[in-house]
Amino acid sequence: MSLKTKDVVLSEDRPKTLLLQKHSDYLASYGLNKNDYEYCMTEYLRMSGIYWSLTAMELMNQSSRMPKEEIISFISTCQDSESGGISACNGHDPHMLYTLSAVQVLAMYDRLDAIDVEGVVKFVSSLQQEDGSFFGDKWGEVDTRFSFCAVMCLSLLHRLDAINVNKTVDFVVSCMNFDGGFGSKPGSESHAGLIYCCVGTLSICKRMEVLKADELAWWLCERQLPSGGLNGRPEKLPDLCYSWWVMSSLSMLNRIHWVDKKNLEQFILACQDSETGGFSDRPGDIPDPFHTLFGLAGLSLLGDTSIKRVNPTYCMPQETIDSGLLTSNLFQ
Ligand SMILES: CN(C(=O)[C@H](Cc1cnc[nH]1)NC(=O)OCc1ccccc1)[C@@H](Cc1ccccc1)C(=O)N[C@@H](Cc1c[nH]c2ccccc12)C(=O)NO
Ligand SMILES: [Zn+2]
Repeated sequence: MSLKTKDVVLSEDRPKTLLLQKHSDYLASYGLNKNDYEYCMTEYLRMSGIYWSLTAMELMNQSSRMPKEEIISFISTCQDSESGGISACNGHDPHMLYTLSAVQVLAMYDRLDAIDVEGVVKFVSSLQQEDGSFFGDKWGEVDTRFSFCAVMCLSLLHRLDAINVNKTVDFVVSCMNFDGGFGSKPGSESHAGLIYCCVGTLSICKRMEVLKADELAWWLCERQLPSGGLNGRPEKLPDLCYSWWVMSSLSMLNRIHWVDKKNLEQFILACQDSETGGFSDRPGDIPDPFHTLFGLAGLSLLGDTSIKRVNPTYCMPQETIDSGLLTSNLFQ
């Protein structure tokens, strides 16, 4: 039994205010040097990297600094004409994760015309299995992350009719644990990131009633440590991105007030890099676009009005979701 809770200590000279201009500059210059080591090593998730940077810039109302036309043409070159799926980068296999990131980016730009939408619908629905689960790609890995990719992607395209929603929900329910949480497959241990995916899937499928809401919300708010930060599982160190996975889940459960907001805000602000801009996973570490998005999105959920409102389910600007719904109503 661990008597000493693993946690971080926030130093007195930590950043205590939101350095918006610095984060905008950090993301605007990220990836300009195509030979940068980190940039090359993250080619395998390039499409997600574009989603993280654009969404963060949108939340700061700075997306005009992103190379819009370059991004849109990059995405159209990543769609596989045969399967309809979209890959992380040219030459890589199409995959659910990057098909979702691409659809999220094009939805924010209102440029879904840049891809073959029917092809995407065909790719996503072709990956659903008899038990309602989804493969990530043709190699057959099952994970509740891919269920979330499928329903979020099809929901943004107003095409949830293309899959068996009831069986999708049945598989997610089969992954529910005694603590009310979820893992990647039936029997896998509860993990905050997968809980976000499963609660998000149930939210989009309008089946939140299947959740053990109080047990789950209790497990989620138990993630908060004395430093104010949140971890992803018991006994783990706090990590900025878990602020998002835990808080977005609590927000969907209408129990966001169960965490200590002041303390959490302190932790998030402490994860900023006051020299380079950007947010890192913990105070003092190297920032990256992934943690920068989830730091800003977390502050938005906590009510920081200097950041645009974020939708807790889609992790996209609320205004994008509202305009998408308007479009769907127009055509129904
Ligand atoms: C593949 N990823 C991860 O495994 C990160 C790694 C990490 C970051 N900090 C601690 N570990 N972990 C992570 O995303 O865990 C949360 C999680 C896990 C499973 C499902 C959803 C969320 C990260 C990338 C990464 C790798 C290495 C270091 C930093 C970021 C990642 O891509 N996460 C995904 C998680 C995710 C968000 N929305 C989703 C929708 C469907 C499926 C997955 C996601 C993402 O943000 N996609 O846009
Ligand atoms: Zn993290």
